[in-house]
Amino acid sequence: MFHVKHPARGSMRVSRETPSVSWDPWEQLDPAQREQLEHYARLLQELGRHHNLVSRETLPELHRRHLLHCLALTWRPFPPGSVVVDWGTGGGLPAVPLAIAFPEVTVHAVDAAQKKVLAVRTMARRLGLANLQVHHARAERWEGAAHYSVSRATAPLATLWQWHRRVARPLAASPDAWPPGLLALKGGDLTDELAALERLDPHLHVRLWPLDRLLGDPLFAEKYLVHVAPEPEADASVR
Ligand SMILES: C[S@@+](CC[C@H](N)C(=O)[O-])C[C@H]1O[C@@H](n2cnc3c(N)ncnc32)[C@H](O)[C@@H]1O
Repeated sequence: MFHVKHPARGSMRVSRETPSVSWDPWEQLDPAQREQLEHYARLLQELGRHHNLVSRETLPELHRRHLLHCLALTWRPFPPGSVVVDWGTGGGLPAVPLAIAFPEVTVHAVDAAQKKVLAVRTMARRLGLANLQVHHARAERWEGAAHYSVSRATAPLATLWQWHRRVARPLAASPDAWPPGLLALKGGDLTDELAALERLDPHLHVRLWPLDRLLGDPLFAEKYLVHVAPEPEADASVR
């Protein structure tokens, strides 16, 4: 559970979005993209055994627990030509599914663990993903720039927001696309994480999509897709 504040001057706005119908992200992919994702799943099974890329218990349900979960980020498009950074990519999640779903977007996958970086580089090469770049770096020190940050199971929201705002670049995205900002896949009680985020920066708008509703799958109960961006007025004042 989490507390939802009402918009008020100086306080962070948190809104819960409830999709009226569930949606299957696989349906918007073309057959070549689906085959690339299947190929990625096979590579994760193969390399994951030696490099601990995802927990072993989840390997039998890889499509649902990992691919479907990460494909939730395709609920809205990332504009062609935009740049996305994935903090703590591990075995390439969500960087690889995003690079497959959006071939005209540049995706940077960042991780501090060299073994994982080498494995993701191998997978990117075997998948022919020219739009995916893999970096061995700590997020705090990565020397790059991006319009969007994404992350799953790496750090609390306030930490992710600090990483994001250090590298963030403005982008005029169309209304149907994700507004530039941070997109995180999160689970459980977010109250403390949201409070810490508000202490760090109160001029934010946080939107939460319950994933069990969005994806129509009870496996994702208490899991959320979280979008964090500056309030438009606050954003205008700093540019
Ligand atoms: C639990 S794994 C999650 C991996 C992947 N995002 C997923 O959902 O399967 C967390 C990953 O974050 C990386 N990590 C943690 N702190 C980091 C930091 N400060 N900079 C870069 N990578 C970090 C770890 O090396 C690890 O691979």
